Amino acid sequence: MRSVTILGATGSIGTSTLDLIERAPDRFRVEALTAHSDVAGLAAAARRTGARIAVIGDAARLPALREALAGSDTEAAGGAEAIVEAAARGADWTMAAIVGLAGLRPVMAALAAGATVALANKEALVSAGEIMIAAARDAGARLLPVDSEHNAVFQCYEPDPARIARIILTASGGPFRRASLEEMRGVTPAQAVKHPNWSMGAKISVDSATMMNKGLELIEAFHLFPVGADRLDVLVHPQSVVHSMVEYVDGSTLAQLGTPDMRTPIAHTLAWPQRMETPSARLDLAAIGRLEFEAADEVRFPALRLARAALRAGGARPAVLNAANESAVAAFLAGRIGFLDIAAIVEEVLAHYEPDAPTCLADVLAIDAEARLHAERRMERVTA
Ligand SMILES: NC(=O)C1=CN([C@@H]2O[C@H](COP(=O)(O)OP(=O)(O)OC[C@H]3O[C@@H](n4cnc5c(N)ncnc54)[C@H](OP(=O)(O)O)[C@@H]3O)[C@@H](O)[C@H]2O)C=CC1
Ligand SMILES: CC(=O)[C@@H](O)[C@H](O)COP(=O)(O)O
Ligand SMILES: [Mn+2]
Repeated sequence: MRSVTILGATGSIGTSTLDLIERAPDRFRVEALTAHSDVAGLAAAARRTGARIAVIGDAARLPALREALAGSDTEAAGGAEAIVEAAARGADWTMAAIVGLAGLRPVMAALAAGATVALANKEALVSAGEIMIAAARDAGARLLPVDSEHNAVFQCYEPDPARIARIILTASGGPFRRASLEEMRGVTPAQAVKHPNWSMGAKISVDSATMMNKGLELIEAFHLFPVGADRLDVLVHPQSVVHSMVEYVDGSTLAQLGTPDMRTPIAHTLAWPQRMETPSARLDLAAIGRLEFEAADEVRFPALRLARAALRAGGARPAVLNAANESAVAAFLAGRIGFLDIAAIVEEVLAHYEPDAPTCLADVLAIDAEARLHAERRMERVTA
C-alpha cells in the first residue's frame, strides 16, 4: 500500500487526484491533505479517505477545521508552516497541486524528504527551476510531470538530447483564440475563465486565455527536459487531443493523445512506471473527425513572447515574470484591471526590476515578493 499526500486537495487537480485514489482504496493510503480556505471540502475529503492529517493554510480557520473533523481519526493543523511540515512527512507519493508560488516551499520540503513528487504546480518550477531540480537530485527524489503537455512529453521522451530535434507543446489557444486585441480589451473574468476544453481553477484558466500558461509551460519544459530553449516550440491545436509531441532527429514524431481529462496524466504519475485504470472517456477519433493545428500569434498574445524572452534570459527573469503575472491575474479576477493589462503589467515589471539570479530558495522568495510590490505599484497607476 502506497502512502500519498495531496497538497491543494480541494482544487481542480486535487479533487481529480482524490477521485482516482478513492477508486483504489486497497492500493493507496492518504497521509496528508491540504487546502487554503475550503474547510468543508478539506474535512469531507479527509473523512472519506481517513487521512492522517488535514491542514488548512489560513490559520484563522483551524478552529472550524477542528470542529469539522471532530470524532474522526484525522489530526487537524493550520498555517502555511503546517503545510510545509505536512509535505515533509515523506509520503511515498506527493501531488503538488497548490496554485502559484505559495506551493514552492511545500514542494521543496517534499523533495527534501526524498518523495516522488507529481508536479502540477508549474509556477514553483518556473520560479525556482535550477534550485528545485538540484534539490530533487541531491535528495534522490523524483519529479514526475502532471501538466498534460509535460506528461505527454514524458511519455514520448527518450532522455538523450542528441536524439531530440524538437519538443512541441500544444496549446488550445484559449477562449480568445480568434479574438482581435480590440475584442480582448473588454473581456470579463467570467469570459476569461471559460476554457474551451478543460475544466480548471481560475488562475490557470486566465493564464490559458492570455497564453501565459503556454509561456510558463515552455519554462517548465526547459527544466524537466534538458534539450535547450531552442528546441522548444509551441503549436496551437484547438481540440486539446494531441497533448504534445517529441520530434526525433530521424524524422519520427511521437505524440501522446487523449480526451482532455487530467485524471489520465495524474494516473500516469500515480501508477508510474506501471499503468492504472481511469474513468476518463476514451478517445473517439472518428467522432472528432479532424484535428487542427496553427501557428501561435505572439502579437495578440504578448505573454507568450514575454515568457519566451524570460526563458532565454534565464536568471531571475522567470521568477519576476511569474510573480508579476500572479499579481496581475489576481487583480484582473478581482475586477481591478483589464484583460490586456495583465501582459502589459508583466512587461513593465520585467523592464524595471532586474535582480540578480537566485542561488537559493530564500532568494527566489525575496525576488517574488519584490516583483509583486512592483506589480502592485503599477496596477495602482492603472486603476487610479
Ligand atoms: N487544473 C488543471 O487542469 C491543471 C492545473 N495545473 C496546475 O496545477 C496547480 C493547481 O491548479 P488548479 O487545481 O486548477 O487550481 P485550483 O485553484 O482549482 O486549486 C488550488 C488549490 O491550492 C490551494 N491553495 C490556494 N492558495 C493557496 C495558498 N496560498 N496556500 C496553500 N494552498 C493554497 C487551494 O485551496 P482552497 O480550495 O482552500 O482555496 C486549492 O486546494 C496550478 O499550478 C496549475 O497551474 C496544471 C495543469 C492542469
Ligand atoms: C490541462 C493542462 O495541462 C492545461 O495547462 C491546459 O494545457 C491549458 O490549456 P492551454 O493549452 O489553453 O493553455
Ligand atoms: Mn498544461
